[in-house]
Amino acid sequence: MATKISARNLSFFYGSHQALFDNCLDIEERRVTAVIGPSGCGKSTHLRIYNRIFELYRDQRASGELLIDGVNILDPQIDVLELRRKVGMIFQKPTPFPMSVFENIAYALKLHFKLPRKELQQRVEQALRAASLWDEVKDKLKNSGLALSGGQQQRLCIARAIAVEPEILLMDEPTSAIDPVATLKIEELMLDLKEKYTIVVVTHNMQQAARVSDNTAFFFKGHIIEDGPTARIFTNPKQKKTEEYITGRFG
Ligand SMILES: Nc1ncnc2c1ncn2[C@@H]1O[C@H](COP(=O)(O)OP(=O)(O)OP(=O)(O)O)[C@@H](O)[C@H]1O
Repeated sequence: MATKISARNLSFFYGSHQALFDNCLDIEERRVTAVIGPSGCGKSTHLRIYNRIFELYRDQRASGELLIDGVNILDPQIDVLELRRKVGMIFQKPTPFPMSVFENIAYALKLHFKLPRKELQQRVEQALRAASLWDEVKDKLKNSGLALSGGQQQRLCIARAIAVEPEILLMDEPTSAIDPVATLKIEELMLDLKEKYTIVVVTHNMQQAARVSDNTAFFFKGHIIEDGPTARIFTNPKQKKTEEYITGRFG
């Protein structure tokens, strides 16, 4: 399986506070990789480097390399708008824009492409279908995205991310704010989406990591302690710390 993303000696600083230390990690293409570890160990920080979203904040800085398809995206020459099209992100709390269901997706499309109206409509429908949301919203396209249920809002955000044809989807605890039934729908969706996209998901939920991911990386205090196939990490971890975490002895 091809490597899509490679972190090479990746470190991260909030001002003078170092949150990540020389992370090295290879992420396989069209697979789901789970990022696990106790609170504050740097999971979200790690993910936020992949689309350079951290640059929106002063005093935050990454060093080392983050290769996507072999290109270091931390290079200042990189087109950040194009990077963020290629690397979509879904957050813990659903973040629909305060506009209609249709416009939530059309807005993202218009940001990146100039499309005739008819094609815009087709692409909105395609994205909603791919996010398993079309049947639930096809009669409410003009209603506010904020009027949907939490799980539907999260799928709307997934539809918005995939509408612009990304290659990578980052999901930072995407189901922690929604109920178990909606969570299952998103997990099923992730298994569908990995046919086309490379998915990296931060989760606190060990069952979820076991259900949806092919590979797992275990973070602890800003270091990657261990990574590899999820089945092995969960049944036969090499590091004592990993075993202690997945068996619930801390975290
Ligand atoms: N904006 C910030 N300013 C300063 N320090 C921060 C900031 N955000 C995070 N940190 C620190 O960086 C470290 C890693 O935080 P991060 O949010 O990446 O951890 P996490 O593993 O995702 O945690 P959680 O599971 O609780 O979401 C922590 O020590 C945290 O306090």
